[in-house]
Amino acid sequence: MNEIKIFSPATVANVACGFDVLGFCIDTIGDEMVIRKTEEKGIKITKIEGYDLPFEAEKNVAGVSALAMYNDLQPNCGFEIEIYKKIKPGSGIGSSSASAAGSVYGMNELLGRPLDKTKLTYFAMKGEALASQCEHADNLAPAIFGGFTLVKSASPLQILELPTPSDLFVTLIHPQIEIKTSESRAILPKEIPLSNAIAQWANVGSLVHALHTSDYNLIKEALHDVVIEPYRKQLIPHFDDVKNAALKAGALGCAISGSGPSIFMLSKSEDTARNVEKAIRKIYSNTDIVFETYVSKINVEGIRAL
Ligand SMILES: Nc1ncnc2c1ncn2[C@@H]1O[C@H](COP(=O)(O)OP(=O)(O)O)[C@@H](O)[C@H]1O
Ligand SMILES: N[C@@H](CCOP(=O)(O)O)C(=O)O
Repeated sequence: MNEIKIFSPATVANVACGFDVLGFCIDTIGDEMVIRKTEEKGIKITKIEGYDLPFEAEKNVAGVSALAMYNDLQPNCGFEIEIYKKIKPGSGIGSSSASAAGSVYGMNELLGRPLDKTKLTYFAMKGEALASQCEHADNLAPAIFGGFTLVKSASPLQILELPTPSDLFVTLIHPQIEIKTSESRAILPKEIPLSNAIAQWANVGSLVHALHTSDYNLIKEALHDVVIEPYRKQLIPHFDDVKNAALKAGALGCAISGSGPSIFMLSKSEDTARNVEKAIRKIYSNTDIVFETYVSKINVEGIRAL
């Protein structure tokens, strides 16, 4: 095989309480990429459609992760990368992560899968670091493994795959403003009160347990973020109104997706997720903010060949 076309999905990082460790994979939104073997050695980005992003491999997250893997494996060929970008950069649904993960996934397939998913995540983190100034894997792990994941440790990298309760659906609203992950990390406090830390790690543990036991009531109780949300929500117009409307319409929980501006809600059943979508659309419809909404099941497969 000399060429592969892939779907590289959007992802929701943090999942309310799990800053930098929890994430899940979305089914209906994602980039497409084509990765091709070439006789000429090296990594080249030959096409980018959808958004204006750098073609130089060293300045594009897809190129940086590809180069990290390429320099390590030193294969007897080169690679061309085409990016058909559907996820707006700075959206909070893992735009940079989809590109960083997609290039290494495609190269690995073309080389006969020499690397496991954890090693792919490791190389993808080198690309993600270009966008966020930090090697976090909470978008990359769900993109590569699918479903819900927990980054137990970033160094050495250790990823835990968590179960996905079958009735869980996500609703997303994406106000079309750009929030750079690097900037929304810069506003966070360096220290947090012990009482907040206790509440947050109780919620992370509870959420993990709830996913294992398909306990939707416990999912609802655990989907709270007392550490990050108070700072970041100020960057997102009408965040509190959206959250109140979503909870009133039956969502189990509602929080900032990744570093924002997207906001996600989890619901038990697709019907509830669609009712939630209707309710939150009303909030932004009364403003001049351009926005998109999505309803999706959780993507348990992750990146896939098309
Ligand atoms: N292939 C790429 N896809 C998306 N963003 C990229 C890519 N290459 C470089 N970037 C840069 O990464 C930044 C977006 O990343 P980030 O702020 O993490 O957004 P997101 O939250 O959507 O992942 C932008 O500055 C963008 O120019
Ligand atoms: N844990 C990171 C996740 C950033 O996700 P993104 O989708 O906004 O890139 C953070 O919250 O900073």
